[in-house]
Amino acid sequence: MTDRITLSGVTAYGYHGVLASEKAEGQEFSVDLVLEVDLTRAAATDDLRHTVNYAEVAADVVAILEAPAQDLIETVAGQIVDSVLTRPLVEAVTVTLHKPHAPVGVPFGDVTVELRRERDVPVVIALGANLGSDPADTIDRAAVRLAQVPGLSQVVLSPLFETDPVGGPEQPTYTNAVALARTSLAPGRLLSVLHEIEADFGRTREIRWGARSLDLDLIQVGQPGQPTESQSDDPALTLPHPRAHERAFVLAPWHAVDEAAQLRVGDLVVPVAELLDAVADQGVRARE
Ligand SMILES: Nc1ncnc2c1ncn2[C@@H]1O[C@H](COP(=O)(O)OP(=O)(O)OP(=O)(O)O)[C@@H](O)[C@H]1O
Ligand SMILES: Nc1nc2c(c(=O)[nH]1)N=C(CO)CN2
Repeated sequence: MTDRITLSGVTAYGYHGVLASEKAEGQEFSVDLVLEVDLTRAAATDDLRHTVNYAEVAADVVAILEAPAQDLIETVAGQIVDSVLTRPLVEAVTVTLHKPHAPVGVPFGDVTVELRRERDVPVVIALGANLGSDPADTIDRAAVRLAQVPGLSQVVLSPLFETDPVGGPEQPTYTNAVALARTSLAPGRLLSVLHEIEADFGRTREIRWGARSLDLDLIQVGQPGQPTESQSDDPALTLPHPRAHERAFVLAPWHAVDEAAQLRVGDLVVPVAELLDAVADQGVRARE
């Protein structure tokens, strides 16, 4: 990602250091941050919700600098990295932590540590197809495409299921699957990539819930209930997917590839196994 937000010289008084005198007396620390964020939508909409609020980031940094003492500035820089990467729009961050008054014992200008880390969160993608000569082959090829996307790694495809159509007009049986992966991409950028792959497989959007050559939905980003979790009520990208919890065609393949999977439903984090029991009447069959 080439777009960046740079925030320099965020300063606070802290007590980090190996020496007892540092922990007793404290000293000044300062932090420079480079956030790698896609700024396209914010620049087009002038809407703060589509970017990262640098004032909030600065406040988080000061809270970490002022928190109980650590021995190493590496540890403190790592805490800042982890805090910044909980923001779903941040795809990577570079943190430089300065300790200009460190007890070095000789004249010196500054001592810094610099850490760069990419976002790395689990993601669940649902695949569906019910048009074309071989929907199962479409799903397999789409999974291969997913594995080639820069910023998506460790792609694992579930077993394939044949499923009765849910909603929409009369239409052929679907083939459905779920892909598990890890990603450094912000959720909006990942959805754009999914739309590009759908288009490459001949997908057009005409009838809601109508037949399609390939459908790729983003079901969940991050681990529900953990700091990595992304939640959004934006109609352009709602997370977790607002209908996943009631769809056997998503839950059955997901459970088949990850028996311990969990999904947020409102305020609760629920085992997918439990949600699947509740939709046992929907027609889903594992393919031979
Ligand atoms: N989590 C999400 N995953 C995929 N699309 C989403 C999500 N949240 C919102 N959307 C939006 O929904 C719109 C319609 O998507 P799509 O055509 O895949 O819907 P559908 O498959 O017909 O129905 P459904 O959304 O019920 O699966 C997209 O333009 C997309 O911006
Ligand atoms: N069985 C099945 N039914 C559906 C599916 C699907 O993938 N499988 N997708 C829909 C809209 O995304 C609507 N209905």
